[in-house]
Amino acid sequence: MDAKSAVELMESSNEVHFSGFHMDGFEQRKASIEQPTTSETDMYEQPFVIGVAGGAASGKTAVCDMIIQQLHDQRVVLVNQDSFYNNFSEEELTRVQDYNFDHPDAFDTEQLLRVMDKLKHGEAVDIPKYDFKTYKSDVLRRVNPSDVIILEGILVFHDQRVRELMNMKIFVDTDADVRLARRIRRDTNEKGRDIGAVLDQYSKFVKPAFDDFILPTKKYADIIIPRGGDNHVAIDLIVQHIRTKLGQHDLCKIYPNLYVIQSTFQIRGMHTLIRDAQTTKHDFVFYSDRLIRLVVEHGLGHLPFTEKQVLTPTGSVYTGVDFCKRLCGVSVIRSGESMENALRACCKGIKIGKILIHREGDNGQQVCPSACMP
Ligand SMILES: Nc1ncnc2c1ncn2[C@@H]1O[C@H](COP(=O)(O)OP(=O)(O)O)[C@@H](O)[C@H]1O
Ligand SMILES: O=c1ccn([C@@H]2O[C@H](COP(=O)(O)O)[C@@H](O)[C@H]2O)c(=O)[nH]1
Repeated sequence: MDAKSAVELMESSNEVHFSGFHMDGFEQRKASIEQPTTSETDMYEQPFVIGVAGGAASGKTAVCDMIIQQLHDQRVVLVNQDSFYNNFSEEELTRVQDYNFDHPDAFDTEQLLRVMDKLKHGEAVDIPKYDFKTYKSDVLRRVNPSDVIILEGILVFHDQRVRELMNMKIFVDTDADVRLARRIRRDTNEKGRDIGAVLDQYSKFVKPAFDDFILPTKKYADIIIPRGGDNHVAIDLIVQHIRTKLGQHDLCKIYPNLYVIQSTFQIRGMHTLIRDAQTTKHDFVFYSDRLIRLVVEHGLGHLPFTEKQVLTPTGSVYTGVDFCKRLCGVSVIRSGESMENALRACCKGIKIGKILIHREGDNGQQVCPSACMP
């Protein structure tokens, strides 16, 4: 890959990025780097899709909430399988107590697939909100495309096509007695059900469906979380893994000494401003300088250092590090000169050399006709 295609790839990819490398057992994804000829309309960022399955009241929602809380600086959206319960006719509603809500056929999986497909392709979508009291999904909520999509529900691993959408599959594994106790409390307090009906439904439908349909999908999980939301260690590890996946840039796979700065909404906001045709020259320079300063500071962070101890004004010893000495910057003429000021501002007294690189001939060979080093 030559410098031009590397730059084009950088340009076409956004700050938050998804890698084709996955932990064992994760779905392999085709990284955009394998498709350099893809047209601009096809070049969308693929969101990272996490499936969270497990028995009813196992703590799936609690686990999702904790993941979302920890990923507060990313765009994350939660899609519940409940939203895709089949609709009832008025006649069917009169016999709702005989309905098996825990059977795979209770869900409109085709609609779920359509919704997920839209979100994966960067389209906003209206998703029904299921009401456990009326058994209806009349209200819609607008869900915008996001960097991370969490699909949660008792049977989200049941259909192979749904499983194949997922980059990470989590099964929340909580003891049956704990699930039943939580279900009784939740369904009587929040869903307005009476305890007799909850127990009848449990023995007639919920337990058999767990054994027949939900438990067998545990084998598809990449990660099994015992004790649900109480398992902070598992949730921290999951969030760490998601962050690594989101931050990994395709170019890092080709250039092992390339570091890509983890994106934040601040960085994204600045990238948005400098790309906006309406942005004034003054603002463009201001935000470019801020971004350049970040790049320079991060770059300096990768230089070698030596350990150093200093005495603080209160007389205690502080063990820190000493900056690398005798630094020299090299500015590529017509390319890196805009970064010189930031480098001077960060490295007191740094000497900066100049180099001119240009491409010669049809094979794109790069030559260096002029260099002036300090
Ligand atoms: N770790 C926990 N300790 C105590 N109660 C919990 C815990 N996790 C969830 N719950 C409660 O159990 C019920 C079911 O939890 P929820 O996360 O909604 O499970 P699910 O989404 O799997 O049905 C809720 O009322 C919730 O408040
Ligand atoms: O109208 C309904 C719809 C579903 N249920 C029960 O809900 C759980 C699944 O929801 P979780 O949030 O995963 O617990 C399932 O066991 C259904 O039986 C219901 O009771 N009424």
